[in-house]
Amino acid sequence: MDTMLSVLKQYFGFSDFRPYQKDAIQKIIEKRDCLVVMATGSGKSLCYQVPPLVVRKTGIVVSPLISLMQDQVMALKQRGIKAEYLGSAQKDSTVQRKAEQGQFDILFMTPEKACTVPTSFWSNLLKEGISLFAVDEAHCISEWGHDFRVEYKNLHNLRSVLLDVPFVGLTATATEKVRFDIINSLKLKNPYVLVGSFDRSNLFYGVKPFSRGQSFVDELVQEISKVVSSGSTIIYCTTIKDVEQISKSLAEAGIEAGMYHGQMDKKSREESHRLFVRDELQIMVATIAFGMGIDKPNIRQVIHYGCPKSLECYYQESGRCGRDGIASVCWLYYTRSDFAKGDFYCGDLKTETQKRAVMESLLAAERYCVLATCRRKFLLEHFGEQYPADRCGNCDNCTVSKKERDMSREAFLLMMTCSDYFLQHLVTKYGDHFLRVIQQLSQGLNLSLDGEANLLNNEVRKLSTVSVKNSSKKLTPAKFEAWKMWHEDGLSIQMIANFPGRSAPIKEQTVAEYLLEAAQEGLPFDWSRFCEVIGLTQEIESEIQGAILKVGSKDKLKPIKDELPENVTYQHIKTYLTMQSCGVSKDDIQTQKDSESEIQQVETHCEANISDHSLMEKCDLEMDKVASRPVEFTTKRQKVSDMKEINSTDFKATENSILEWLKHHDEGVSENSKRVFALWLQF
Ligand SMILES: Nc1ncnc2c1ncn2[C@@H]1O[C@H](COP(=O)(O)OP(=O)(O)OP(=O)(O)O)[C@@H](O)[C@H]1O
Repeated sequence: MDTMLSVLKQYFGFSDFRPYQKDAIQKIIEKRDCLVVMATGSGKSLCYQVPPLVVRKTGIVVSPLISLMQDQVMALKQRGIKAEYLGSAQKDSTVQRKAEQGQFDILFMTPEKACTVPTSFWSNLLKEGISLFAVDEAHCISEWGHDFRVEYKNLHNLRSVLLDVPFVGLTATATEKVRFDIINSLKLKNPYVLVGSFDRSNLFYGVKPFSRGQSFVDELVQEISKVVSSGSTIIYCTTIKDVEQISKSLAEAGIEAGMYHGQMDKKSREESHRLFVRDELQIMVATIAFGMGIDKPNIRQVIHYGCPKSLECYYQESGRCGRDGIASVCWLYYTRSDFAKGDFYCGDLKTETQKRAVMESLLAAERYCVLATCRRKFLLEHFGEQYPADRCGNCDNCTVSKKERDMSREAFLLMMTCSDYFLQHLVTKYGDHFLRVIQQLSQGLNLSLDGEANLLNNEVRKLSTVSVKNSSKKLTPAKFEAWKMWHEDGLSIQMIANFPGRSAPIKEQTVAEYLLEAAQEGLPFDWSRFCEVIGLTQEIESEIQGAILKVGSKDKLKPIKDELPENVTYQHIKTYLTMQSCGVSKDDIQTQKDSESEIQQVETHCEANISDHSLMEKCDLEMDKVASRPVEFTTKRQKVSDMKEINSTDFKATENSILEWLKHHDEGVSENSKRVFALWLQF
C-alpha cells in the first residue's frame, strides 16, 4: 500500500487516491481481472497507470484512438514515466523491439496492433513480465455499446497467450447490457467489478430546441461573448458546415476560437488542440472528433449545437466539462431533424443488434431532449444508476418554475407542428394563447406534460380511430396496426419497428412485409412513398421485369434474384410483384421528392466518436452520399395528407387550423385537435 501511495505522489503529485482507484489498483496488483465503470473525468487512467510502476513490469493498454494514445504518452513522459505506443502512426521502428524487451512502463496499442503482433512479441515480453492488459473505452467491445469496434471483439484471443496477466476493462459509458458483454467478450475470470456513480454533480444540464441558422448562431455568439473570460468553452457541432459557420461568426464578432474537424489537416488540428489545451484559446468549435481523452480541467461550458447520436455520446462529450470539480454548464440545443438520422447512423451496420442498439440510443437521446423532469435522474438511470431524489436542483427542469418547464415541453410540441417561419410568427403574436391551447389539449387528453406523455401509447392510440376497419381475415391485428401507423399516422417503418408500446421491437423488413400484405388486402396505400423508402426505382423495376421474362415464371423469387444485380433485393422483387397483383403500374408511381423534409438536410458530418483521421474522412464522405440515399421520414404535411385520405372528418393541421384553435380555444378542445396532438406525442 505504501508503494502505491508513494508512486502516486512521486509520479502524479497527488496526495491521495480516490476511493475506487485504490481498490482497483490493489486488485490488479493481486492479478485479479477487473471491470472499472466510472464517470467521465473520475480518474480511471490511474487504475492502469499505477500498477506497472508498483510491480515494475510493463502495462499494456489498448486504446481506440491514436491521437489519444499520443497525448497520453506525452503526458506520462513528462512525469518521468517510460511510455510509448504501437500503432500505424508509430514512425520509430525501434519501439516494438524495445517494447518486447520490457523497456517501457506503459505501452499503448491499438486493438489491431495488439491482435497482429507476432506471438513471439508476447512471449518475449512475458519473459520480462507484464503487469496488466487494460482495455480502455471497453464499451467498444459490445455491439450494444455506442461505438462498437469489431477489432475489439478479437482481443479475447490474447487471453490464451497472456496467461496469468490480469485483464482490465475500463469505460465511462456502459449500461448493464454492455458490462455483461465486456465481461463475456474479454473472457474476464471472476472479475472484480467496480461500478461507481455516473453522477457529475458539478455539471448543470440544460436542453433547448432551436432553429439551425444564422440568427441562432448570432444569439449564440452573443452569449459566448459574455462568458469568454470565465473559462474555456467547447461548442460541439454535428456537421463540419456548422463548425465553419460558428467559427466564422465568432471571428466576425472578434472572438478568437479554435476549430477542429476531420477535414482539417493533421497539423492544423494539432495546433488548434495545443492552443486550446494551453489556454491560449478559450473557445473550441469542433465536431465530435474532438472529445475523447480531452482532459482539460477548466472547461466551464460545453454546448451542443445539435443533438448527438446517442445519450452515451452526449455523456462522453459533456463529460469534458468541469473536470476540476468546479460548477460548469452543459447546454444541448436540438432540432427535431436530429432524431431522424437513424437510418444514416445504421448505415453500414452489419447486424440487427447493432442497428437496434443505435436506434435505442438515438431514442434515448430524443427522450432526454424532450424530457420535462429531472435530466440528471434520466441520464443516470439510463446507465442503470438510481438517483435518490426526483429533482437534482442542477438541471434546467429542476431549476425553472413549473410554468416555465411546461412551456419548454410545449414549445417543442409547437415546433413539431409548425414550420419555422410560422412558429416564429405564432410565438411572437399568439404565443400565450397557443400555449394555453396546448395545455388545454393535454388536459382534454388527460396527458401530463411532465415527461410522461411519450409513454402514453395505448391511450393515445385509442384516439386514432379510423374509418377503415379491418375486414380482412388474413390481416392479423398486428399487421393492420402496422398499416395504420404507416398510413394513418405517417410513422416510418423504422419507427413502427421500434414503437415504444411494443413489448419487443420487430424487424423493419417484417414491417415492410406487413405493409405489403395490407396493400394486397386492398387497404389504401401510398406506393410512391413505399417505393422511395425501400429504394425501388423505375430502373430497378425494369430490371426485375426483364429478369421475370428471362426466368419465365414468378412463382419462385430466388431464380429471379439470381438474374439481377446485387443491389436489387428480395424486398424490391416482392414489392414489384405485389404492385403487379394490385394492378399498380409503374406509371402510377412518381418518386416523391420531399424538398421540405429536414432529413434531406443531413449534411457532411459524422466523425465517428472513436476514430482515426482516415476513418473520420471516410465518414465525412459517406455523409455526402446520404442526400442521395432513399431516406424515410415523414414530414407533417405528408402525414396530414395521408390521414386526410381516409378520414371522414375534415382534418387539417395547417397554419389556418392552428389559428382557428387560437381563436376558439375557450370553446373547448375538438376531437381533431386532440388527434394531431396525440399523434405527435407518440414520438
Ligand atoms: N487521485 C487523484 N487525485 C487528484 N486528481 C486525480 C486523481 N486521479 C485522477 N485525477 C485527475 O482527474 C482527471 C481525470 O482523470 P482521467 O483522465 O483518468 O479520467 P477518466 O476517468 O479517464 O475520464 P474520461 O472517461 O472522461 O476520459 C485528471 O486530470 C487526473 O489527473
